[in-house]
Order: sequence, then C-alpha cells, then structure tokens
Amino acid sequence: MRKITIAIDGFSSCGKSTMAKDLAREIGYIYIDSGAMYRAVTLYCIENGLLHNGQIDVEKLRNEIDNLHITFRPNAETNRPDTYLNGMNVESKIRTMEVSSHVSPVAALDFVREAMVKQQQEMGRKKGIVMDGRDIGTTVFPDAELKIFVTASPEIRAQRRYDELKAKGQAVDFDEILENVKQRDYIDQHREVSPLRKADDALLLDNSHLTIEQQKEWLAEQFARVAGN
Ligand SMILES: Nc1ncnc2c1ncn2[C@@H]1O[C@H](COP(=O)(O)OP(=O)(O)O)[C@@H](O)[C@H]1O
Ligand SMILES: Nc1ccn([C@@H]2O[C@H](COP(=O)(O)OP(=O)(O)O)[C@@H](O)[C@H]2O)c(=O)n1
Repeated sequence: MRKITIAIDGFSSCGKSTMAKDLAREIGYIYIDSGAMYRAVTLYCIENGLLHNGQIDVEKLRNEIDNLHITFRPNAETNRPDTYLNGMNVESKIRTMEVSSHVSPVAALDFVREAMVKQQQEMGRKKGIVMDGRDIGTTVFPDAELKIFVTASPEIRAQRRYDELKAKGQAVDFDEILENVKQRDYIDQHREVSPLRKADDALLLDNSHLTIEQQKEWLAEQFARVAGN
C-alpha cells in the first residue's frame, strides 16, 4: 500500500488527536499533534516573561522563535508521543488551562506560524504521517491525500475536555472551559494567517453523537478507501 499524508483539522477539543493517534498506531504512521507545538511556544512565553497581563512581547518572541525546537518522543505508558521543548519534556505543562487561555493569540502571529509550519512540513516530507491541527489540510499539507474536518457542538466539546482534565486531577470549571473553547474557536477562525476553515476537499465529520470507537472505525474506512486506490 502506498504511503499517504493524512490531515485532520477542526474545532477545539472535538477528538482530533484521539482519532489521529489511534489511526497512526494502527497503520504504522507517524503522528504529530501540531497544537502541542503552539502550546509549547506559549509555555515558553509564560515561563520566560514574554507574556504580561495577556500581552505578548512580540519583538522578543520574534527574536527568539528560531531557538525554539519542538520534538516528539514516544511514551510507552500513555501510548502517545510526549512533547519536548529544547530537549525538556513539557507534555503535562502544555495541557493546563493557563496555556489554553493564551495559546490562540500566540498562534495567530505570522512569524510563529511560519516557524511551526516549516518544522511540520519537514516532519511530513516522507509522507506516512497523520497530523492534526487547524491548518494542516489548508496550509501545511494542501496536497494531503486524505483530509478530515471534525466538528461537534461547543457544549459537547467542553464536556469532553472537562472530563479529561478532571480525570487528570486538575481543578476545572465547566463554564471556564466552555468559554475558552468558544474564544479559541473565534480567534482561530478570524486570524489573518491560515485561519481555521475546512479545506474544500476535506471530508466533514460531526462526531457529536459518535463514540470514540465509532469515529475510529469511520476513519479507518476512509483511510482504506484512499490508500487502497
Ligand atoms: N467521540 C468521542 N466521544 C467522547 N469523548 C471523546 C470522543 N472523541 C474524543 N473524546 C475525548 O475528548 C477529549 C478531547 O479529545 P482530543 O482528541 O484531545 O481533542 P482535540 O485533539 O480535537 O482537541 C479527550 O479526553 C478524548 O478522550
Ligand atoms: N495547526 C494548528 C494547531 C493548533 N493551533 C493553535 O493552537 C491551539 C491549541 O491547539 P490544540 O490542538 O492543542 O487544541 P485543543 O483543541 O486540543 O485544546 C489552538 O486553539 C490554535 O490556536 C493552530 O493555530 N494551528
């Protein structure tokens, strides 16, 4: 079977990473969570004084962006890759509400996107990759053979994220998460550079009422159809 490129985009917290990583594991492809890269840049800003009262020190970040190297390494325990920022494991630090509440403005900066997209395209140079995010089918891999655009209602997505963070032991508030999900969707859809939108040739999947197992099966069918041709 020929190796292809699979782009999974869509709204926040709808299950993109879950289905992308499961498919990648089953078919032996590399899985890349592009959102983790924008989260890592945001964490860097928080930890290095580049964010003051929600304001990003844009010029400082511009000078430092080329020194931020984001990589992924497998974690046998969680069965998904951990995110590393300049060699440090930042996987749990990038999943907090603090990072979620600052990530979309950071990800809207043109030079941040340019640097991340360059790294992402390099990772997918040899195909055999499943990448999820917001602009994978439109900007990072416009020629991807299989493109999916996932959506679900904001309330359902917030509930999924709430359950996830609660299970990890984080103190979370449903309304705060719902507000964050809506706010990020708005910023992601309205930014100037590579806004979140469905690529014309992407398949739309509303998984509001699908189980993880059902969406996994659906995705495996789409893969078999496209890669088998
Ligand atoms: N179809 C589904 N039904 C219920 N929960 C789901 C479904 N798909 C994913 N989830 C859960 O929702 C949460 C968010 O999923 P995730 O894959 O991280 O979303 P995204 O990558 O789109 O932000 C996770 O806890 C995941 O286990
Ligand atoms: N390809 C991508 C992926 C994420 N992002 C940004 O990064 C944020 C976090 O992405 P994520 O995939 O971790 O978001 P969740 O939906 O998993 O919370 C998004 O809200 C976007 O602002 C982006 O701009 N482009």
